[in-house]
Amino acid sequence: MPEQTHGARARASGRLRRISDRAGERRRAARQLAGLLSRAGRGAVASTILAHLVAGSMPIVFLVCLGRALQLLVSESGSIAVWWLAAGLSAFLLQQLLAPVQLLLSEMIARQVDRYCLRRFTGFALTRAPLRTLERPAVADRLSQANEAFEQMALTPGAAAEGALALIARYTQLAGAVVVVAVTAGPWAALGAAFVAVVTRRGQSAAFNRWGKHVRLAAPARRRTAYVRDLATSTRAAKEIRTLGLIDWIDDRYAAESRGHLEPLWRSRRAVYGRPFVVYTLLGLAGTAAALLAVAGLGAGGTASVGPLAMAVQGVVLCARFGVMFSESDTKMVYGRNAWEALLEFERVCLAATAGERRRRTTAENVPDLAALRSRTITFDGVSFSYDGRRPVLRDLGFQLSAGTSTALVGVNGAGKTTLVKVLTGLYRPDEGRVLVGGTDLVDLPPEAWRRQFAVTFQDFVRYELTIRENVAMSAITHLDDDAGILAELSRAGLGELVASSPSGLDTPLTRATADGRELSGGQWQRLALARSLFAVRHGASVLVLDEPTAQLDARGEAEFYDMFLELTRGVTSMIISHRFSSVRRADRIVVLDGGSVAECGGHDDLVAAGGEYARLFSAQASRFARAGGKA
Ligand SMILES: Nc1ncnc2c1ncn2[C@@H]1O[C@H](COP(=O)(O)OP(=O)(O)OP(=O)(O)O)[C@@H](O)[C@H]1O
Repeated sequence: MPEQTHGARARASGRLRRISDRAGERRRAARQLAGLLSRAGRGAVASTILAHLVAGSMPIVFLVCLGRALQLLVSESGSIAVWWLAAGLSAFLLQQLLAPVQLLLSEMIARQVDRYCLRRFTGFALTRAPLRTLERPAVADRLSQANEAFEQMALTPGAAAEGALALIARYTQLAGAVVVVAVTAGPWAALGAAFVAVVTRRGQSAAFNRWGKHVRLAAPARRRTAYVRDLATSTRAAKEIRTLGLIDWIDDRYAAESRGHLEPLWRSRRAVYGRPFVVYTLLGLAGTAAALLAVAGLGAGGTASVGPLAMAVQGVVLCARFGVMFSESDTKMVYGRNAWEALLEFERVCLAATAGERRRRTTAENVPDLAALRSRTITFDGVSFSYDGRRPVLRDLGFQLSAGTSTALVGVNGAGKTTLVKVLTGLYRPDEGRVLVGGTDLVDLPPEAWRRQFAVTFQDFVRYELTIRENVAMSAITHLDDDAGILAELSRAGLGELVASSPSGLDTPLTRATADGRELSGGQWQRLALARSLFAVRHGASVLVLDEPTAQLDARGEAEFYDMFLELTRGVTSMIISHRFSSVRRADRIVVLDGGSVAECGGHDDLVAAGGEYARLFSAQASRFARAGGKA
């Protein structure tokens, strides 16, 4: 017996906790929506509230006027009844006329709120979220979910905010209907009608809110499904998928991924909607029946005449119809808030990930003179780094990049060359050790200003579907109109003919998606990326980094590039990464990276004479080329 009492108490306290959690959740949602609405401007919000209030009252005015007209018709005052009818119809007309105004105002609210959210989102992703954080699966999910919302521009936080305001029209209508029932059929009937409306409405919206949470939790599975769908439908992978004979495999994979994503959702939908739907429908039916019976009782008792009775019945029906989904609010509020939550969660995870990092100590007064740093040596001082906190990619790395000299970085696949560049450019911070510029730790330099010192072409450079002009000048975007500079660097990179042969010259978009666009070959894209880096140097970058700059060039292109190497790197600190040993020999210094550490370092002749790893790899590659040349 005491055990049973204990069990009942535990169940009751569990239920209370759930109720209080839900109440807390509702308060949080209301605060969030109010916060979002504050971004839309007072004028816009006030006009929208007014429009919804008026639109929400019109069905009640219509109902009252019609009831009065009916009453007057029965009592044979036909001429006055016509005026009431006309007033009712005017209310109906006004409601219709207000609909586009409500839509327009709502759209304006959504646009203002979304503009704020989008700016906050992109601003955060671009400037506050370190690359390392962006690559974490948990962050990537939040990022993709927030991205998803802004991509469709449909169920965004802005839509949630305007959807919340649209509820005003519904609640105005409900309040009016309850008053009408109270006046015409008495307080008990009104109470019954209000009970029906509130209970069924709560049932609907609570179930839908819970459903929204399930949708949010399914984000990782949705991301995987979207990725496979993108592979199957975009032109990006079309070539490979067809040549690899992967059509059936991708098809099956997509089916499996979407099943894995949708089936749990379907199950949760049954759980979320099943029982509540039955319970609330029964409650609604019972309440409506009781209210209608009360009204019918008045009619039968002869205490009410036709007009008020008609109004009472319509009032009760209006209340009963409150238990449906509000298309103008519910979906927008639930999914739009999901997008807002994803954005907030994304910011939270990013901030948590960077919380422990050493903060830059620079203040407005002690910002170092970056122009002076151009002539300083860059030193890697015992730098270690790992992506996952377990497997080090760079280990106790120590070497120097002397100002104005060229350094070649060589090493086998996965030795850590690209990672080193990311650490050098400040995209990642070392776990241990320091990168010093002159005597200043990179951590103490303003990251944006430091990055502006760099002209980097990554191995996996991006092919921007923008104009030729933008593709080149984006490395020094304030010089977008420097046509002479763009043309000069295109020519140095071996693309002298490109502009003349393009339909809109420098303004030709590099995409097949537009009529005046054109596509480039792999080698031409690589030359374009090189031109971009050279343009940055032209406009002040002092460190040139080229990661496998000739990987996609033909033999002549590669030879031309290395003939130009000395000229390209003159006056700047440069670092070139390449697997082609014959080419890197022109660099002032060669650093051989092995397992994330410096294995050897020196000039080509010294390293060959030393007979170490470099000499072995160089002679292996040289003899292979010699054999190939002999055969030819
Ligand atoms: N973003 C990343 N997240 C996790 N691990 C990574 C990431 N990028 C690289 N790695 C890992 O770090 C190691 C070094 O990669 P890195 O790209 O620096 O090598 P690399 O010397 O440039 O190789 P390659 O010659 O093939 O370009 C590899 O084992 C790779 O798997």
